Amino acid sequence: MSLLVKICGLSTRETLDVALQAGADMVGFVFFPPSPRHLSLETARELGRQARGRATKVALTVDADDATLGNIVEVLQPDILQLHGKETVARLRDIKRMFGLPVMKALPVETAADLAPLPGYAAVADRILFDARAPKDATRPGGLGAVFDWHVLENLDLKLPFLVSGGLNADNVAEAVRVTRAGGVDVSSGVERTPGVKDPEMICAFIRAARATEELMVR
Ligand SMILES: O=C(O)c1ccccc1NCC(=O)[C@H](O)[C@H](O)COP(=O)(O)O
Repeated sequence: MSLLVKICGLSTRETLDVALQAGADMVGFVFFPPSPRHLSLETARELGRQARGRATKVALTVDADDATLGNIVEVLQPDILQLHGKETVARLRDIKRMFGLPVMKALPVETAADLAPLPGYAAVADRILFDARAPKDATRPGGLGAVFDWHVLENLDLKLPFLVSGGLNADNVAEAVRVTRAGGVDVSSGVERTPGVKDPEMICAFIRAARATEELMVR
């Protein structure tokens, strides 16, 4: 079975090209000003054109308003919207209706109790992304290189496709897939030299390691 591999927080033509050439299925673009990976609309337009038809373009936002989402959709022309804030189920429904795009809801996970909102989101979202819950004083809700206890997802019975993220890297991605049986993986910090600076070698190593897990995924 094939595993969806998402490289998130791409911000230069060069590293986007490396991710595309190495076979990333999804490429993520961050629109959140406090993030070191935040993209201007101008850069988003350029990278959006570069990725078009080569991978699924993911626009990541955090509690963005309609106007902000509209601008992002116009310039990037994403294939899917990743909602990484405290968006409610009703807000997801509105966004889907307004933009006619699928949505991937990020759910912060620390303990099994964090899965309580899952049925509500699963009824509306097209995909779920399980990410490590950020500490209260964090400046952003994701992209922190923090791992959560994957065993929380061990017995999950979710009909919707889901990805796992949070502190993944080339060395631990196989174990994350083995434990969670996720259909996809998402990485940002684990393929960076410093926050926001992607490393071509690390991107290739991550995608290779993720692909090597595919034979583990016999369901
Ligand atoms: O990457 C960011 O800077 C970011 C900012 C605000 C919200 C979410 C953000 N990233 C979310 C992602 O999709 C990351 O890939 C995911 O959190 C995993 O990140 P990492 O632990 O750094 O691999």
